[in-house]
Amino acid sequence: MTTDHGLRFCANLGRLFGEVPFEERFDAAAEAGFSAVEYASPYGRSPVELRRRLKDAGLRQVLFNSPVGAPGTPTAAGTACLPDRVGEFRDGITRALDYAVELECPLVHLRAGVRPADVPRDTAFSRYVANVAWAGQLAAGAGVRLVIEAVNARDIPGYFLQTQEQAAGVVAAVGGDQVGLLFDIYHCQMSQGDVSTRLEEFLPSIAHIQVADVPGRAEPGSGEIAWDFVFDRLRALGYPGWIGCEYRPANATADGLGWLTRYAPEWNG
Ligand SMILES: O=C(O)C(=O)[C@H](O)CO
Ligand SMILES: [Mg+2]
Repeated sequence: MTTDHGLRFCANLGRLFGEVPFEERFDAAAEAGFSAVEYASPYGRSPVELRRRLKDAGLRQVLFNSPVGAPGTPTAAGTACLPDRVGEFRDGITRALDYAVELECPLVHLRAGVRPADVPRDTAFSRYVANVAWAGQLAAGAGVRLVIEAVNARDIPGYFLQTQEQAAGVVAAVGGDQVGLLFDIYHCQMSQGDVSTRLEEFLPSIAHIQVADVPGRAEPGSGEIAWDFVFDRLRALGYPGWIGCEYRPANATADGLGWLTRYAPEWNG
């Protein structure tokens, strides 16, 4: 969905439209007015099936994540910072890029992982940067851009990237433009605050944004963030990318979409 001011919102199908099974969320998103979607994991379904569902609903896919391990395991938040998991990391990126090409998805979120207590931060950092650089080269050959995301430590204790500065430092260390930032405003507010200053500072590297309010991670407008200010700032900065609606609806998803018309008046969904 595009507004007159150029802000584009996509539905996160892992978070929104949970009232219906995953397969039905494509149509639900399209009916609500979205033209694009993101979700964490495509891997449980064939790319052929997902491509068909996107096409039938008239949607495009703009983001998904690199593969992670099962919940509760050491790789549940990714493998990229883990020195003893390089083979698994590389297999995962290769698989992710195959899906991205099939789904014509421009962005893959490369998940960093949780640093084990017995791995020094410098060791994890070196491995992480080397892995991201390796993946970036492979992604370039596939015409895909990678993004990395800082996640707050209350939601995922020990997550390797916790601040926008750390993530931006990795983007700079890798160099080139094959790797960008996924700036999740919810995580930034949880960890650091000063959201609009950071959006402006890191704008040149930001390839994707996600939104949810704090606390509670529900609809924008349900918490403490001044969204009218933030969205106006993004318009003024000319942010050209997608904004992923990655929040937990407080009630029925469709009933809670009023924030879009409130903060993006041109919303016609
Ligand atoms: O937790 C988040 O904010 C994310 O975006 C993760 O990638 C989960 O999909
Ligand atoms: Mg996010």
